Amino acid sequence: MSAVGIVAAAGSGLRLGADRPKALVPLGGRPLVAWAVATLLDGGVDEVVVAVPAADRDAFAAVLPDGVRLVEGGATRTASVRAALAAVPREGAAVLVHDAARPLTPPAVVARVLDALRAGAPAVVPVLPVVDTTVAVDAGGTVTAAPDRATLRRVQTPQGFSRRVLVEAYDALPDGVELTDDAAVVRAAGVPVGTVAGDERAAKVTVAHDLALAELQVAGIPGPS
Ligand SMILES: Nc1ccn([C@@H]2O[C@H](COP(=O)(O)OP(=O)(O)OP(=O)(O)O)[C@@H](O)[C@H]2O)c(=O)n1
Ligand SMILES: C[C@](O)(CO)[C@H](O)COP(=O)(O)O
Repeated sequence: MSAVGIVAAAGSGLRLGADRPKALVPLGGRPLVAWAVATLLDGGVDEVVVAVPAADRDAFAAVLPDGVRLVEGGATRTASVRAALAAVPREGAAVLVHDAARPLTPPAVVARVLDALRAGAPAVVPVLPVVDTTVAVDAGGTVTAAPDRATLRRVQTPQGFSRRVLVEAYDALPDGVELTDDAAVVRAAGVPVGTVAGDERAAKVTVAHDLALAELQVAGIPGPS
């Protein structure tokens, strides 16, 4: 089964607060986006499309391997993935959508997602258990519910889909509706989403502390797995 990877890399990284778009911030001397692309290719994806900020296209091209396709991202993650999906070749049977912000995702996670798609799943996401007691709160911060954490999972990327399923789900999503991940887009279209094991090393770099932890991981101090 041929597979195309999409990397959402068009965010600005406000919460990280770096001097450049987050995907271009170096980790172990290599920009986050380059780690994310390499993980997809190492895990078995055939080609990659990256959504980048329009103003920084040249800077992204300079740090990515030849053959990686760049498209102009949008104002939100949903818009960026939508733009990249339009550039995915029709021959691709599967599409894996990944975040540049998850640079140290082991290729084995990519392989698990691909295996599930090959086994016939229309949509699959890597997940981790929730280890803290987790609550819902109202607007004032008062706890309103404490869902059974055994039923909860933390969702990572790359998220894998049959290309047709993902294209049809994005086509059905009204413009202006923003969802936090691609599994939510296909669920909105009524598609069941399966899960495979994620990995703590696939943590999202959101704030400076996350980048410091990722640097430790690269330096060889094992992350929690
Ligand atoms: N308009 C956007 C916004 C986000 N992303 C991508 O979606 C992934 C997850 O987003 P997040 O980590 O929240 O990144 P930012 O939106 O850049 O961060 P912030 O909210 O702190 O600005 C990132 O790889 C980011 O580049 C994107 O492609 N296009
Ligand atoms: C897609 C994602 O990484 C799944 O956990 C996450 O939802 C993206 O985070 P964001 O902060 O909502 O962009």
